[in-house]
Amino acid sequence: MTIRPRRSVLYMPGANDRALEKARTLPADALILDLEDSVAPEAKSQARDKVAQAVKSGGYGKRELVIRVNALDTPWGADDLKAAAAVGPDAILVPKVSRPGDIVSAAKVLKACGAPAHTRLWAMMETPLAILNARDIAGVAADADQRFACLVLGTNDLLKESRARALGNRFAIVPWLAMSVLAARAFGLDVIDGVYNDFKDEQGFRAECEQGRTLGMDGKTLIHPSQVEPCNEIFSPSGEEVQRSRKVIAAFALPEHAGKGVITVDGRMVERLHLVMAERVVAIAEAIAS
Ligand SMILES: CC(C)(COP(=O)(O)OP(=O)(O)OC[C@H]1O[C@@H](n2cnc3c(N)ncnc32)[C@H](O)[C@@H]1OP(=O)(O)O)[C@@H](O)C(=O)NCCC(=O)NCCSC(=O)C[C@H](O)C(=O)O
Ligand SMILES: [Mg+2]
Repeated sequence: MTIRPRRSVLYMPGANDRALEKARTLPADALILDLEDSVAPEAKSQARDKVAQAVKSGGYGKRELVIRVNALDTPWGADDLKAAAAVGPDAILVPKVSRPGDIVSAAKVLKACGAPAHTRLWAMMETPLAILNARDIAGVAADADQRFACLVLGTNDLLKESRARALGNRFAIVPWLAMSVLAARAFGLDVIDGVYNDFKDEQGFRAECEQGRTLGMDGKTLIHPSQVEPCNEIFSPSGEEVQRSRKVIAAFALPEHAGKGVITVDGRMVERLHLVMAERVVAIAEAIAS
């Protein structure tokens, strides 16, 4: 299985030419070209054209290109989805998903439009129903034409809808983040944390990245270029983790450990489940290095 690092996932307004251009040079793993909340209603159709043109022109290298469309029940959703399907980005991000049917419907439209198979679907988890239905939403992974790849937390909308307080430690929403991580893992999806709005506060941003990583997130969505490098650093396996993982892999490969379920490495118990974890750390580190 190919591992795709999704440490840093940078949003940019689809109507912003400068941002679409600058993103070609930024070290983000993925870019979300937004047609939804960062685009005013009167600029929607122009933004749709700009984003389609940007994807067609390319020049984004290995960065994963994602188009965030408007929801299918808005006046722009259907046209966005068709335009996105026609240019075949790496993924289409569906906002305000509340039920499994929202993803299944988007997958059906993509199939009907003849969208390329490499165009995956990502889902925004940003409504109370999305969190309550997290298991069932993630569970459509097997049905949605194998397109469904990733959950993305929309913490601004979650705060708005729930009326929870936006405290620095995200006390109120941590359980919803954790629910989303579990739902993603149960069905083999990736999961990306929400944005940190105060983009000039690097210390606060770093703390939130650490918190997301501790919760099991694969990466974080970002709003400003200055957030990319610290985010990449925090969501990459550290040199020490990689070294320890290589040791575990090497230890299990020794002839005297063949057929053993549990061994000792540097005085610690290590089981085969730790071997699987170590192999993933090394695979991620190698994917990042390449
Ligand atoms: C937040 C911003 C409006 C700030 O913009 P600005 O004041 O122009 O920033 P700077 O002057 O510091 O910009 C410096 C240079 O970087 C470029 N830039 C800025 N932002 C981006 C970006 N996101 N991608 C690419 N390039 C960017 C500027 O053009 C400057 O370039 P240069 O000319 O070379 O100096 C702005 O950062 C912004 O618009 N950010 C993205 C906002 C966005 O997309 N919001 C929607 C997604 S968030 C969301 O909806 C989450 C979710 O749904 C939820 O519910 O939580
Ligand atoms: Mg949102």
